Amino acid sequence: MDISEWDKRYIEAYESVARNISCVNGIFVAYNSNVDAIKHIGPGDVENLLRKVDVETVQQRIFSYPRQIDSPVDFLARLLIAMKDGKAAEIPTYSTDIHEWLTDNLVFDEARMGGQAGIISNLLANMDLNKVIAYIPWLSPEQADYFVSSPNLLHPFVREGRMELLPPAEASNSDYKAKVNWIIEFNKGLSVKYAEDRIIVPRNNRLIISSRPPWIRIDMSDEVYEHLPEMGKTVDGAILSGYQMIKEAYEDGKTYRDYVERAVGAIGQLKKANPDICIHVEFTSIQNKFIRSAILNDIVHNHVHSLGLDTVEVANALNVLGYEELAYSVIKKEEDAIVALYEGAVRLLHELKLQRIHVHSLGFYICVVSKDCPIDVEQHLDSLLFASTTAASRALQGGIKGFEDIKAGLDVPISTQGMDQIDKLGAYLVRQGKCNLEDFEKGCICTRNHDVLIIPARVVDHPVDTVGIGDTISASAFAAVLAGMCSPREN
Ligand SMILES: Nc1ncnc2c1ncn2[C@@H]1O[C@H](COP(=O)(O)OP(=O)(O)O)[C@@H](O)[C@H]1O
Ligand SMILES: O=P(O)(O)OC[C@H]1O[C@](O)(CO)[C@@H](O)[C@@H]1O
Ligand SMILES: [Mg+2]
Repeated sequence: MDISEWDKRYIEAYESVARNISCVNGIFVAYNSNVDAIKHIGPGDVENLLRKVDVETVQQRIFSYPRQIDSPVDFLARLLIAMKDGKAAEIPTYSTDIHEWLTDNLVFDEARMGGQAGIISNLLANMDLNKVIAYIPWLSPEQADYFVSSPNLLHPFVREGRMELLPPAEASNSDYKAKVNWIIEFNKGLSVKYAEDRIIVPRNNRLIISSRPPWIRIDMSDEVYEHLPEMGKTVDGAILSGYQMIKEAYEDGKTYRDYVERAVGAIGQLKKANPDICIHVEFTSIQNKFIRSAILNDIVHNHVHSLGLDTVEVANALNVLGYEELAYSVIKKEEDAIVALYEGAVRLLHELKLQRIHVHSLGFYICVVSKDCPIDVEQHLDSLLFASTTAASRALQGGIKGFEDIKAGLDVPISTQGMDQIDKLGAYLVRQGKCNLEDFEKGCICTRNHDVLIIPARVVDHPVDTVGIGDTISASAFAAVLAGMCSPREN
């Protein structure tokens, strides 16, 4: 299809999902939410920060590639790496030092809801979903303020052994403090001079400094855990995220195993009274390869139906699953990168026994689907098109306040670079005899072992910011898939 045909198909998809979304009973969302302190880096900002440290040391630190932020030098090294490649990354910090240094030296522009579970809960509530049950283990009063106040957004609250679902503001616990992450947004074209080098940022993206205070646990209170079957019965799906914060070892002698087992147990609890519940995990950039591997092999594998992630995260997942060569081909900026991305997604689908793996990339989405996924490919394509419209609207306006806001995304141009990338994959699939060109051009390819949905995405030239767009893509697609499952396509 050419761009005008895709435009028509986008409008059909939006209208179909708008008709069906009300049949979704509800979605359970857990674990991570935080406050995002967002700073849009401008000309001279990085140079000013570099003047406060020894640039030589930053240069050395770039080569050692710090996987956590312990000092301003670590921060500047990873910021320069991210800006040079225009790549998204999330780096943990275990002390408040960098937060204080950034507060003194950078000052943020805006504080907003952050964390996959936080962003996704607000998005789904604003999409007028019948019910969103959000569970944040560390819900402080300050954090609760960042949730939309809407009758369809509720949070479990246990009082004298009985569980109630209350607005987040009434379910918060004043013993908890807010967890604040720094989001450094940088725009395409920004130039940064350091030492003898000069960086020109190749695309809009962001670096996340994820604060990991010692009290963080990806876990549930026993009472909420006991009531999961009851909550699972009232929803069609669950979106889980935040596992990246699981540590290998804890001061009290517990290890990652305890929290992985608890995470798997929680999924089992959700399925107990609702075996048909659909479980989605939103992935993210995970610096600790051991934890990344444990999440994929021990939580996602065999327990989860749906996985959402971006291109770099596909490469990172392949890397720890033993596909180093393929991982490298995914991220090197070469002609066949999209082919490697497709082949990598296929391996992840089969290796992790998923029903669907939805990869979002700038300009296109690829969703590899197992043959037993209970939604037809046309409706699945609708969900991806709807997700791109929703993401475009968020990138354009900075957020989605109501379902009608999503429609603005239909006016955002479809990426021509995305179309060009997709054509390369099409040529490969036809050469491999996986499909004919006609099927490929419609975006739905049915092969013997799996189906593939590929769409060109709408891309906003100057997005308000980029943090959370991936969460928006995955969650709106997943909600639309659930809508498709409960309202079979009219022929
Ligand atoms: N300007 C833009 N317009 C539309 N979509 C965008 C734009 N910038 C990024 N995106 C989409 O958002 C995705 C970002 O995903 P990800 O890195 O997972 O973000 P996050 O985890 O912060 O939500 C990209 O892969 C791309 O599909
Ligand atoms: O790993 P953490 O600290 O929960 O942070 C998740 C980060 O990812 C995002 O949810 C974007 O996906 C940010 O809003 C947030 O800062
Ligand atoms: Mg993401």
